[in-house]
Parts: sequence; structure tokens; C-alpha cells
Amino acid sequence: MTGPAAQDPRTTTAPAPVSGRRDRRSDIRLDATPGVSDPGPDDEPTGGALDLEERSSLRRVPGLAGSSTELTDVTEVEYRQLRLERVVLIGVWTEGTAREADASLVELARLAETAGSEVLDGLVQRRQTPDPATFVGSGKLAELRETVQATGADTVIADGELSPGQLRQLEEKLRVKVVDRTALILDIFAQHARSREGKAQVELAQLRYFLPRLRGWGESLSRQGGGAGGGGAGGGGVGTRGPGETKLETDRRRIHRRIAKLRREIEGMSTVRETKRGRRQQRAVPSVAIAGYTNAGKSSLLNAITDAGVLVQDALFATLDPTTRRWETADGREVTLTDTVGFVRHLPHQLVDAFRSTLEEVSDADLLLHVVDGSDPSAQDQIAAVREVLAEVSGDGVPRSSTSVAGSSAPHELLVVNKVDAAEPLALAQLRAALPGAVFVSARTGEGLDRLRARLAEELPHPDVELEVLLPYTEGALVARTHSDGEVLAERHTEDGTVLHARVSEELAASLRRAAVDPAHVS
Ligand SMILES: Nc1nc2c(ncn2[C@@H]2O[C@H](COP(=O)(O)OP(=O)(O)OP(=O)(O)O)[C@@H](O)[C@H]2O)c(=O)[nH]1
Ligand SMILES: [Mg+2]
Repeated sequence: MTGPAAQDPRTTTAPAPVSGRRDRRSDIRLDATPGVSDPGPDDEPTGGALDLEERSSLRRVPGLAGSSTELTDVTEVEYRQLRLERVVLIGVWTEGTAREADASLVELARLAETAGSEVLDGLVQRRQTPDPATFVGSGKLAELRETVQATGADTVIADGELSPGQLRQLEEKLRVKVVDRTALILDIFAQHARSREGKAQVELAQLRYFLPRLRGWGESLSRQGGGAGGGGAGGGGVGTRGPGETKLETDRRRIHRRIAKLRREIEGMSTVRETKRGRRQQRAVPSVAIAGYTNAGKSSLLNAITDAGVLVQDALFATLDPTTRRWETADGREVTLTDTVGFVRHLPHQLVDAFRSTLEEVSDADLLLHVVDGSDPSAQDQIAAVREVLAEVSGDGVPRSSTSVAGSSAPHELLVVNKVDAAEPLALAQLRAALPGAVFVSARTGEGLDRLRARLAEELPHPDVELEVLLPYTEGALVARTHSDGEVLAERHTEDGTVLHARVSEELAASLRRAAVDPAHVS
């Protein structure tokens, strides 16, 4: 980047990712050669490490790869599978502060690294709106092309969702593969999903994303510059000439069939899940959902609280399938804690839909443990981003979720600021001031965990207690309170006092037990 460009106030070069991240990246890198997996440096074969090893040997897109029986010939989709190596990032900054624009690109860099690529450079252009034809303006496009050539990048990743037309035009002009944020996140999800349902959901989301972007194989190979005609017409109106045409139609039909099949399968699976959840609700075991921005330390906290052995990794979206663990509060009540997939800004809408299952776990929970990375400078933005997605999910933003629990308003939230060990003291002080109700902890050092356990127990809805007590006649007020606050199942008047058989809160039960004439009567 030369002087004049750097002085242009409308251009910022996002900080290149810190080189210290490299080793972490190699931990999760998927080798292009199937079967070669590296479980990472001297990892103990804990549940997490085994998990990781197993994951590394997974193929990226189940059902799409060459081994599939149904989609063997979908060359375009195969081509679209990300083989990210050396990438340059490009963002368009339309609103918010420069810091927010940079943070978005830094996050994109982390996503790219999580997908296994090396980030060489990042550019942000200040614009009113993205260019409808090429995302960035033509001047910036030339600069981007220079950067691509100078760095030897083979892929450009755009921070946003590109229309099919933008994608095609960018590839024609830049002459390298172009990928958008949505495809990148989908790719990471595809790499990490483990359960049958998770895999099916990711594949469905990917197919829905690919469908309008399908092109004739011949066209994408030859990458003819110009003369494409039509321009950025969206929705599949491309690649309609030459021998590719029939092939394209076949591909589309196959994908439609596959989508229909996946939808049916997923439909069946969510019924099973709801049955399971229903059983849990019947047993009245309160549930806690651990949610929050990706990499905030949700899995670490679940481990720290319950000793669960869930995969923890300094990578985005380490957890993609809900993991549920039992835990007992200090006063002996049993609860379930569910770890969930991390949130991210601009979660692709295909995924909000696809990960409805996870998010339903969140909106059905009795308590939401919202974990924030206190060492991240944009912690407060992340809180806002998570709440935004949650509102979308618990509001009417969840399509086709008619079977979910009626009136699923968002559960009560307990905010947990994690990684206090790694946070700047000043930033931490600001967070404490801004978030008075939050619990500050470190899953790593254990700081604050006892307080967190206590707060958890406090905030959980207390299950009703059924009991029978004999109250002396002097306790008329307590009898009245039991009638008003609890449910009186039976009442008898004896010589010694009133015998109450009632269902009450834990707290009222304690008062009743204290006032009871003879503890022997307490059941
Ligand atoms: N310094 C510090 N690091 C932590 C702490 N808690 C978690 N981490 C690290 O943060 C990274 C992410 O932790 P995870 O528990 O995997 O985070 P997550 O929120 O489950 O992430 P995803 O599942 O990817 O969304 C790991 O490298 C952890 O070791 C903490 O209290 N202090
Ligand atoms: Mg996790």
C-alpha cells in the first residue's frame, strides 16, 4: 500500500492477523488429502482431542463430494467447495465507526483462518452501499487486483453476502476465486458439524446458498473476461449458453431433489428432539442454555462448571452441536446445562434457519447464560449482536417453527463476562460499570466460578415443593400466605393447629418448615 492510498481517508487497511495465530490455525487445518489428520501438538487423548481428530478426518461437505451417489456430477458445486489457501479480504464499510469496520474485517480474518486459510491482506472501502455490480467500486477493484497480484493470493473473501452477479463479475475481473462471508461461515459449519442433524442442516443451507449461484462448468473454467452479457442479473440467469446448459439443468434438478430429501429428514429429526425435550420438561429439570459469541469460552465454562470434557479450542465455531450436561446446584437441585453454537455478526440467514434447533434450545431454556469474552475490545458489540439474533429467533423471525413451544419468549438472561484473566484492567473496569448485573469469571483460572455457581442456583426457577406441615394457630399469617402464594391441596384443623398439604416455592417451604410444630410431621 503506497502513501497516497494510505492517506485516503476512505480507505483503511485492516491489521493483518497476528502471526502468533498461525500455530493455532494449523491445529484445525483440514488437509486437502483425505485421511491425513493431525490431532494437534501433544494433546492428551481427552474427549476433546479425540473429537478433534475425528473431525479433522471428516470430509467437508457430506453428500456433495465425489463419493456421493446422488451428486457425483455437480462439478460446479465441487468447484465452489472452498480450497482456501492464501486469501485477501475485502470489506465495504457502509455504517458505524472505523473501529467497527476494522473489527468486522478482523473477525472475517479469524473466520478465514478457522477455515484453514492464510490471510495476506485486508482492505476496507468506505461507500454508501456496496456496488451492485462488483461489491467495491471500480477504483478500489483495480487496487484490490494489484494487492491480489502483489501478494500472490489465490482467493478473495468479501465481508458480506455477494449476489450471484457480483460473485461472477468479481471473479472475472480479479481472476481468482471469490468467496463471500456467508460461504465461508457455511464452510466452517460444514467442517465442524458432527451430529447427523447438524450435518444435514449444514448441507441443506449450503445447497440453498449454491443453487442460485450455479453456473455452467465450462464458463467458470475459462473465466472469459467481459462479453458475458446481461451483467449482474441475479438468480441463476447465468451460464445459459453452450454445452453447459443441459448439465446445469441436471445439476439444478438434482439439488432440488436433494434439498427436498434433506428437508424431510430434518423434519423427522426435530420431532425426535422435541420429544426428548418434552421428557425433560415433564421431569421439571430446569435447563440452562449457554449461549454467546463464538470463542467467548462457552464450552470452557461448561467444562469448568461441570467437568464435562467438551471440546475447547481457540477457533471460531468449535462447537456446532448442542451438548447437554447434568449439574447439581449446591442445594441439591438437578439442572441441565446445554452448550450451544456460537453467534456471529451477520449470521447467514440460511444458518439462522438451519440452526433453529440449537437456537430453540436457547429459547426453550429456563435460564440463558450469556457468555461474553471480556478480553475482546468489542465485547459490548458482541453482546448486542447476540441479543439481536436471539430476538430474531424468539420473535417471529423463525420460519416454519410452528411446532415449537407456544409463546417462546426469550428466557431470563444471566450475563457472564469470561476471560477476566486476559482482559485489560481498564477495559474490565468499563465493562463492570456498563454491565452491573453481570458475573465476572475466568474459566481458565477459576476466578469467580463459585460466585457464578451461586448466581446460577439463585436465578434458576425454583421448582415447586410439595409438603405437609402442622402449623400452630399462631401462624395464621403464614397459612394465609400459603393460600395466596402457593397451592393448598388439603387443609385440616386439629387440636395442635392447621395441617397444610401444599405445593409451594422452595423459599416458602423453608418458612413453613421453620414454623411447623413438629418436624416429624414434615414430609
Ligand atoms: N485467557 C482465557 N482464555 C479462555 C478462558 N476461557 C476460555 N478461553 C479460551 O478461549 C478459547 C475459546 O474457548 P471455547 O470454550 O472453545 O469457546 P466457545 O465459546 O465454546 O467457542 P465456540 O464453540 O467456537 O463458539 C479457547 O482457546 C479457550 O482456552 C478464560 O477464562 N481465559
Ligand atoms: Mg464451544
